[in-house]
Amino acid sequence: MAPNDDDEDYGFSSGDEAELIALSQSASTKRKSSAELPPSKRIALQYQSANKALTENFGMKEFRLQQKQVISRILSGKSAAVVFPTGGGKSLCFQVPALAFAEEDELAGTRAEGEHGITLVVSPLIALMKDQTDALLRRGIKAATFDSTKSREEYLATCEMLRNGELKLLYCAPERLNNEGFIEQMKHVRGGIRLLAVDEAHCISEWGHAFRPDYLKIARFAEEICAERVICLTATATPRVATDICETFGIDESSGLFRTSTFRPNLQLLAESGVSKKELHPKLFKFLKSNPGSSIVYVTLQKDTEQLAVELRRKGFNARPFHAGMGAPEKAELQDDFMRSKDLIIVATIAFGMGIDKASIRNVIHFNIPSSLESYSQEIGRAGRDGKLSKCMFYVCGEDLHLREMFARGDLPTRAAIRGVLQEIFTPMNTSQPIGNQLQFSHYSQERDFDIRSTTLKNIYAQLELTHHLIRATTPIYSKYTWKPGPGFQSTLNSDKSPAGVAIKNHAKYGKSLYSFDMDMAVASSHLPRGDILKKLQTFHDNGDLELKPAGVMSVYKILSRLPKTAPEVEILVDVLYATFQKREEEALARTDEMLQLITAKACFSKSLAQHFGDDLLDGKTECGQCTWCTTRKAVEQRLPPPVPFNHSAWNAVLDEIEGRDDPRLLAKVAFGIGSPKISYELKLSKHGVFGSMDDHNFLDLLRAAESACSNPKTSRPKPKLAPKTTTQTKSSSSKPAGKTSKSAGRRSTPK
Ligand SMILES: Nc1ncnc2c1ncn2[C@@H]1O[C@H](COP(=O)(O)OP(=O)(O)OP(=O)(O)O)[C@@H](O)[C@H]1O
Repeated sequence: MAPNDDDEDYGFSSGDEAELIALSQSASTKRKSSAELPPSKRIALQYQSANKALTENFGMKEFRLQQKQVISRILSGKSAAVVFPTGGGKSLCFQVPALAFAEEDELAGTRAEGEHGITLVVSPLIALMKDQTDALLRRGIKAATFDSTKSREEYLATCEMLRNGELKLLYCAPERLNNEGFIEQMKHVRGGIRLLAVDEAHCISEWGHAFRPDYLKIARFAEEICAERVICLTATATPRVATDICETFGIDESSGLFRTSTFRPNLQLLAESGVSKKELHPKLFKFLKSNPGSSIVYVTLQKDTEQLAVELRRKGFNARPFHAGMGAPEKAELQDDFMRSKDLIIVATIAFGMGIDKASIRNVIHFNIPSSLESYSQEIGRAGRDGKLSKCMFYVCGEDLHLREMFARGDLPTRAAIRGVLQEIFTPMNTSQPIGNQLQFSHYSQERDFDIRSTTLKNIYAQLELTHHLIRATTPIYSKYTWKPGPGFQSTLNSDKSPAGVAIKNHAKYGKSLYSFDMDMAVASSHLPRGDILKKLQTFHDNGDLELKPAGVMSVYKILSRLPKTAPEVEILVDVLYATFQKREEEALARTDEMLQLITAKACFSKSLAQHFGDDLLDGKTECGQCTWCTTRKAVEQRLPPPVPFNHSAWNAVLDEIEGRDDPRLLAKVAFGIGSPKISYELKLSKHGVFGSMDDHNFLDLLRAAESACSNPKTSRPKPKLAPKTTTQTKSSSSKPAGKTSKSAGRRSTPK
């Protein structure tokens, strides 16, 4: 699962803090557990309450896979890790207990009404949380989400349900665990957190393909909120990742890990190669003609979803694009159409699929290289949930290697970038502060100032927090606000003589149609608590005097221990952090290798895939009998275009555009087409002809050329007057051959 804009969840501002903490003060009563009952009675009650929830609330007849065993374990008070394939019914493993707790409590007479507690679900995507809560609400089950799309009224209504003990399931994003008020609130939920469910739990593991730093904080959170037990769920975990999940949450692997085979006998895994995309298009059309039915075609880039959908429509197919950049109503409409249609082909990025529960998807096609075997397995897992034969075609060509390399290499920051961030965190002023004090940083500014990607920066902070125990993220605050004034705004503000009202009046600046307000400045000059001013703004908002929008989020960190003060101390950290990012880059490149190995090796695709997850084919079979290898006995050849000679004129054009000679990686990235904050915002090169003008070269060759340009800055070219670039100009090649192919070139083999 790739990160996208859905996952930003700063949620409620620090103004809510007071309210959350007040809410947390509501007394939690001492509870007696059903574990105190005789074992036979307890098991009977658990069985009864789980079955009742399954049949009455979900309208299902029986449990499937190992749902029953998982639920029994959860109801008996123990934690579990669940690795079921996509569509395997993981959600019921926590939804049934969420309802069964109350039922069991009542049958056993162990808890009073309203004291049954809640199941808290940590889930990475707002859209997914919404789908699940909507489905639960339709069944009359009280469920809610805490996410940034919720209005204040909706949020307060959820708080009220928590206070009344009515809520059964609460969903939130992992980012919310940075919110101090939320942690306090969860510590004191009426009836307690009976179960903490961690969806997409593979994100916890640094060995996994979709590691998310905020996931690492969940285990600590579980302890802090005294969750009675934890359930971790994933569809894609290698044995190593599953072990990691169990170790992180103290789950006994021998009795608490429930894993069903990822092998799906009705999925026919196929692959074909071509030298170029152009060559693969007719193959795709032919495939779709002879294999009609609901289909998903996965591509990597948003623009390709649109282009390919147009081409497919031109060929007479019912095809439409889908990607994260589309508006929510448009996405919802398309998903509904897909659910209803029998022949719709969705050309999508990985944004499509999670939460799509259509049983009769006949084809899943990869038209670019998936990022890992885990992603591939998850994506093909959406086909044929009705058990009927479904085809999973993977088209591979040399061009696509560039795309994967772009993603893999884009996250590695330079040492200088890491050093810059650390120096800004560990300034003499900050390092002289006592433990417990708070520091504030704008990630947004740091990304641009130090040319570092957002996910990478988050990762640095997570490592400082979880590995080095130096600082700890706490509730972010908004430093700036904007608002649209309502009709009575001016007179309300003029007549409000409270200190907060006056501070707002003094610092609100009117632009064309909006007011802007710098909270930091207002706090500094009025000496009022931030919360007072925020509360006043919120009251104006609630009364319709203005429409408030927070802007400019500041991440806040509490100092946990003595911070590094000296340059050598900081340098040690720079080295450690850099090494972890370097390792992640290597792993990302290796994942592409594994993906290609699956289809190019002389082996059954299904068996190799199953083995990657520690599984095997059914009934001791050695081959599936239906994949491309089994039916042709020919390995798919990775067909690569011939290597290109080093393009000196394109390289010189890159050097002409970038004056600085202190960052070789930056030069190489521009030539290769790897974006970064500096390239987009400061150099404004992401749409320039030089950007990606050498995407057919080997990245490491470009890096070497860049290192040489940086070590001999005098010989590198002076920046001439900007001349418009054309692709033909930059792509024309010189006669000088490329250098010896590198390790990466061996992987990518040759430039296209
Ligand atoms: N015991 C059952 N009997 C009948 N239907 C079930 C049962 N368990 C789950 N289902 C149905 O199977 C479908 C998939 O379930 P669910 O969404 O929980 O799968 P999942 O494992 O979470 O999948 P994903 O990995 O895609 O999120 C749903 O429609 C659900 O209602």
